[in-house]
Amino acid sequence: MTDNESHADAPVVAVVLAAGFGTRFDPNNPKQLVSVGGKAIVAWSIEAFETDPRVTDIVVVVNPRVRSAVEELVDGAGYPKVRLIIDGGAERVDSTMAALDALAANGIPADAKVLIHDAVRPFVLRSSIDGCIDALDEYRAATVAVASTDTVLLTRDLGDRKVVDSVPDRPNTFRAQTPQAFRFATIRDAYARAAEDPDFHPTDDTRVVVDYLPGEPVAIVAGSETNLKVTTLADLPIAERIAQDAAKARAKERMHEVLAEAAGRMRR
Ligand SMILES: Nc1ccn([C@@H]2O[C@H](COP(=O)(O)OP(=O)(O)OP(=O)(O)O)[C@@H](O)[C@H]2O)c(=O)n1
Ligand SMILES: C[C@](O)(CO)[C@H](O)COP(=O)(O)O
Repeated sequence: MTDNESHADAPVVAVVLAAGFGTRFDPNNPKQLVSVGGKAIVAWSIEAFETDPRVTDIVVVVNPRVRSAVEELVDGAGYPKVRLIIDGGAERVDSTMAALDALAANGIPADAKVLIHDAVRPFVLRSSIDGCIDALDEYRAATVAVASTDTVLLTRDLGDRKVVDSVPDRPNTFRAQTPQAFRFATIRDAYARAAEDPDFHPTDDTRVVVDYLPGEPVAIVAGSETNLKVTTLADLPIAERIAQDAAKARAKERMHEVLAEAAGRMRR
């Protein structure tokens, strides 16, 4: 079977990374547990995958500070797709590697579709998740991203100052979001090669593929400005507004459904 042929029965595994320490937020108040729109941020992210019928399994990566709260949340809400809650590591890449090791130990097939998501991006769109799943039928790597509306400057150090090194063409500049999605064998291979470089500290998973599997295309999947990463306290009111707008949109959708049902009954 070629890589481009769809592996129709390949599992679709979401890895929800919730093992961070929120040093830019409030180290004494783990942001993945903070409530927005009446629900813990990590719960929004787990539910985004739990409610997508195309996702088959979920692994949640935690740190000791949030483990019991996350376990309680998962047990209370009953997320049947959550198969494992595992400990992460010091850096985001360590948490990804811990998840990949756990998936390998549980016999995940090489062609499984693995979607790695920041737990602190609570409002990921279904279209972005499904866009990643679809992209992996044609590519072995894909990442959600949004086109930059600002000109992007790539810099270098000159003494104690940053100076502009290059200015990429605007149409080719995007801001990475998550999920970042990979066939399991691909991301596993990239991380195995990266592990040989102790000075490699990427801030996402896509860079591991770009740097260590050069020539492996990473497809861009449409993200959204509402796919906010809650990073600092200043992000909270924005997240709250997004949650409220989402609730209004759901209420409006439900009203239209009720009206359509009523109209259908009247026609009978
Ligand atoms: N060792 C880590 C670091 C980060 N993350 C997760 O990766 C996502 C993005 O990371 P970030 O927003 O940077 O979270 P923190 O690392 O907690 O924030 P900070 O860098 O301010 O400490 C978050 O869902 C976070 O929980 C993780 O699972 N393991
Ligand atoms: C993965 C990511 O969300 C893509 O923009 C980002 O790199 C995470 O960065 P963080 O410093 O771990 O929040």
